[in-house]
Amino acid sequence: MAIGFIKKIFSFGKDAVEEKPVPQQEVAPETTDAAEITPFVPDKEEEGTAGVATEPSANTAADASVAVQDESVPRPIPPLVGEMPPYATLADEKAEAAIPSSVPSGQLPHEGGEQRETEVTAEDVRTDTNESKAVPDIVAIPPETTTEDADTKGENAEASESVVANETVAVEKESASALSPLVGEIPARAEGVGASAEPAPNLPKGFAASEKRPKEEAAAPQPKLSWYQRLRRGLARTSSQLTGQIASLFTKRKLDDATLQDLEDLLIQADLGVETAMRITDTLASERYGKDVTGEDVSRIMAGEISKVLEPVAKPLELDLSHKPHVILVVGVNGTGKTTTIGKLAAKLSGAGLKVMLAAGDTFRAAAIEQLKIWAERTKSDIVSSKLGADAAGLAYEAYERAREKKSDVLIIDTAGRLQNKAELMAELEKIVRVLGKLDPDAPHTVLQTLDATTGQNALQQVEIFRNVAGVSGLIMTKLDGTARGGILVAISAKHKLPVYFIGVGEGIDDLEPFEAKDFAEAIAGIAP
Ligand SMILES: Nc1nc2c(ncn2[C@@H]2O[C@H](COP(=O)(O)OP(=O)(O)OP(=O)(O)O)[C@@H](O)[C@H]2O)c(=O)[nH]1
Repeated sequence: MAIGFIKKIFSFGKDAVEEKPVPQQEVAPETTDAAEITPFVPDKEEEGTAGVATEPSANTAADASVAVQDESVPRPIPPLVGEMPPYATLADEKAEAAIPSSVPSGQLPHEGGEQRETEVTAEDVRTDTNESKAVPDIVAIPPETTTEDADTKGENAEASESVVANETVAVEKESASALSPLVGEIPARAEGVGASAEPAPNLPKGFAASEKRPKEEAAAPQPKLSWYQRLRRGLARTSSQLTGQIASLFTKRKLDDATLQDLEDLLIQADLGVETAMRITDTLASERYGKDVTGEDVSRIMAGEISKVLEPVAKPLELDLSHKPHVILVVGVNGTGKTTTIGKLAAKLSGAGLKVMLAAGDTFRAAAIEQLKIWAERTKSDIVSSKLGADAAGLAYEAYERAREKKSDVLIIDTAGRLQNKAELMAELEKIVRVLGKLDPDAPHTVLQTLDATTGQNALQQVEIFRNVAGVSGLIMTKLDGTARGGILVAISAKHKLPVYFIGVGEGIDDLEPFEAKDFAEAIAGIAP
């Protein structure tokens, strides 16, 4: 099933996939002085690891502590990526799964009374939920909260970590039940913790179970939108602005030269580009000149013409897995969504069973390195990172070597954001590409440029320059949600004709989907599904 899924989102390389001989390293670039590899460590909880920080020092991958991926053991294939919940939910589920099914109520900190050494449990810190279950005589709360949980819990992080550091806690039944202040209403456990479906416990004399068990309310899940629905919602601003203007243009008017000119102007203002605007007006004129025209007529023709422009560029991202690793370099202007997109891609690949390594090549920003480490943790990917300010080309080189040693399927290299007109920074990007080519003349095998849809026309120039400097081979457009400028993707496709692999319509882990020309064209044109 996993292979079928991968084939759906990625095309596995060219027809004849040959193992290329790896050229000997001729010139080693300046290496980063402290590159470190952080392998994904499965089942960390079982090993008693207290968090993400499996950060072996700058050892080589040959180091036993680093070589955590036993090649002889096939990686488990997780569920289909398309069904993955947003990462916040993933983390929540993990945290919940780590909570033993019978946690004593104990005395909560806000309940008043004397503070006891063992009172604050992970459950207390996270959910502040009172428990009303029958309390076993002695309950051990293993320190299973990880720092990943802490990371995703924001402000609760410190408190959670302090719980992790605690010794196993024992709570005596008498103290716990005697201190419980619950009167009248016995709340069910939070959904997902596992006890809400259980019958009400036998309550001591003087207590009554409330009829108002909030289970139903908590259990009512938000309906999950399909990708198509999310695409439409994301492009709603682009399409409603465009179709609204078109509808008012064609109210009770026959199609003449003046309306055609107005329509052309309107389409150009909507960032679709002159070429596509003219294609649309030409087709409309040939069909309806001198006749009544409705907004629906224009939308239908617009969707058809946009589709024709986009179809040739809507291509899957080809991975040649014979490379081991297939190297993907991700480039783009600051804040266009490189790191986030890398996380989303890693989730898809790793979710489909591929072994992924990330390289934190944005050595300018400490936050970018940390951000990528979090994504690596969430997506069960290995990561190679270095000190702030380290040479990015050196890091890329080293990451490539590590990925080879570890037999990673895919290496995704993040880079610092840079404006296309900063010559010095663009030269650094050129150097990264050159250095990777020393290990394999074909590397990087894919150069992905992320484009922020909200930047409009400037994206055209960004592609032009990054393409010349870094050899961009394909695009991902991000932030199509909430912008009225989604039309720019059409202009870019018409001009540059570069493959568009995916589009991003949100910050969540599953807000990235393969680019489908017809769906996109219809969503922009406001055609009802
Ligand atoms: N709404 C929305 N936000 C996105 C999308 N993709 C990324 N973002 C957000 O855009 C912001 C910048 O994303 P990053 O991934 O840090 O961008 P970057 O290109 O790595 O940034 P630099 O390292 O500064 O160059 C973050 O807040 C992301 O959550 C998207 O598809 N939709």
